[in-house]
Amino acid sequence: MTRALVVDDDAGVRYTLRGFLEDAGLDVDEAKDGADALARLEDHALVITDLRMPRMDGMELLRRIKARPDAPVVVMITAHGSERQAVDAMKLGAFDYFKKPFEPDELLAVVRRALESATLRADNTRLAGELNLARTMVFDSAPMSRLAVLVQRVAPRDVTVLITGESGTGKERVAEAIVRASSRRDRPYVRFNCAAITPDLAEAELFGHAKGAFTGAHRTRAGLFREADGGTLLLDEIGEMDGRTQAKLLRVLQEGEVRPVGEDRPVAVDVRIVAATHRDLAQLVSEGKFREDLLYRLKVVHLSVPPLRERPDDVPMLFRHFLDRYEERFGTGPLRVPDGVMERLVAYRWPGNVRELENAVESLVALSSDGEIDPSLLPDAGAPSASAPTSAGLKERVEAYERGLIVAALKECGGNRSEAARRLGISRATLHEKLNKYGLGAAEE
Ligand SMILES: Nc1ncnc2c1ncn2[C@@H]1O[C@H](COP(=O)(O)OP(=O)(O)OP(=O)(O)O)[C@@H](O)[C@H]1O
Repeated sequence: MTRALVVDDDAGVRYTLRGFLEDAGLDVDEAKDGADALARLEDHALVITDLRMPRMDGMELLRRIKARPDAPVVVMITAHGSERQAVDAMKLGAFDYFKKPFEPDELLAVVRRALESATLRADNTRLAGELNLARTMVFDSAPMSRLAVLVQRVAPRDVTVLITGESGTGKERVAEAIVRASSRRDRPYVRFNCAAITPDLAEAELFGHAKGAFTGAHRTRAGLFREADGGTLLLDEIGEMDGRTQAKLLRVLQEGEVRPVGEDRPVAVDVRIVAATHRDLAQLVSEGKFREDLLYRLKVVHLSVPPLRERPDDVPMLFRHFLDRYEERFGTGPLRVPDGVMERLVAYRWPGNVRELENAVESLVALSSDGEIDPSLLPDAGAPSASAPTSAGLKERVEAYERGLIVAALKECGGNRSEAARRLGISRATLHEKLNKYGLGAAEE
């Protein structure tokens, strides 16, 4: 039921208003001044407040309410002669006002309009939430669309998810998209980076500890598992987790309970685990650094985020997304992007993935001049592809090598494709295909 809060120091006025509002189908609470109202304010959709009250008056109450992110609709009550103040209140964001003594019709008309506005606002908030989900992951490519479908499918099912991918590909974003599309979206979302602290501290941080359990444990700590109870825990860089913590984590996953350090009794928790890593966990298992049983528990569903070079179709959209963000942040206004820039960005191999693209856009905007970004500051599209990072897989490195040979052959032949194809021992059609594949299609004949 829609809740309203009536704020007036006069109990008689509160009584009368309550009657009207309850007849209109509202659930009504009362407060006797501004301070009392702030203390009682919960999920009320509507606040009706008097202007003059002891301790905190209606104007101050309005100011404080409007400073909240999910502020309810506020309607002011004015006494004869205080219309001026009522108008000031509307400038501060009050929805409307009505006069004392009440005209029942006027009062109900104002309340009805106020509630319509509150409902509209709630709808907008929900819509914004859905839009947010779409905005969590910006993408345009086929591989990311496939991944997004999997994210939508797995999110509402309460299973453990393992997200892998090179550094900077957006694994945390994927984790966030899962949380937002899950029924746990309004519950705690706790993130923990396993690489950030020492094994001993990690154990206490995750599972909690009793007071005096070890030197420095001055008070009992609940631990992140209990903080995330009912919600989701992201274990980032899980490949860096030490053996003892792995064993404890496995027990939580199997038994649904944590054993705080220095406490005998386990505590039941209801936490969905999402784990992320840029490491190859199977490889770590074979090196004896990661428990195989834990790996299988974690990867009930395995989502792999492709590196940006394997989804160049995402580059223009991500570029626009970051450009908007940094134009706004640096107050530059819309910047012109000179011809050829996008092609170079798409052709570049982005060894640091989306994070590198984001940083590149940030510096392009920060260093823009005359309303334009400076193409001489772009990352060099030619160089990195000739030597892919050594962390890249065999396929990428072979491709990088191939691309380098083609560029060199074309250069030696002065750009003559037939001659270059002959030297490389491939047909002209194959060369043409490869030029397109490596974004060299525009090279001169
Ligand atoms: N699809 C995307 N849409 C919008 N922003 C993205 C997207 N993917 C990544 N980003 C941004 O790129 C940066 C790196 O992403 P994120 O931290 O999720 O990567 P990661 O794979 O978790 O990296 P690491 O392994 O280094 O922790 C962040 O600033 C993130 O907001």
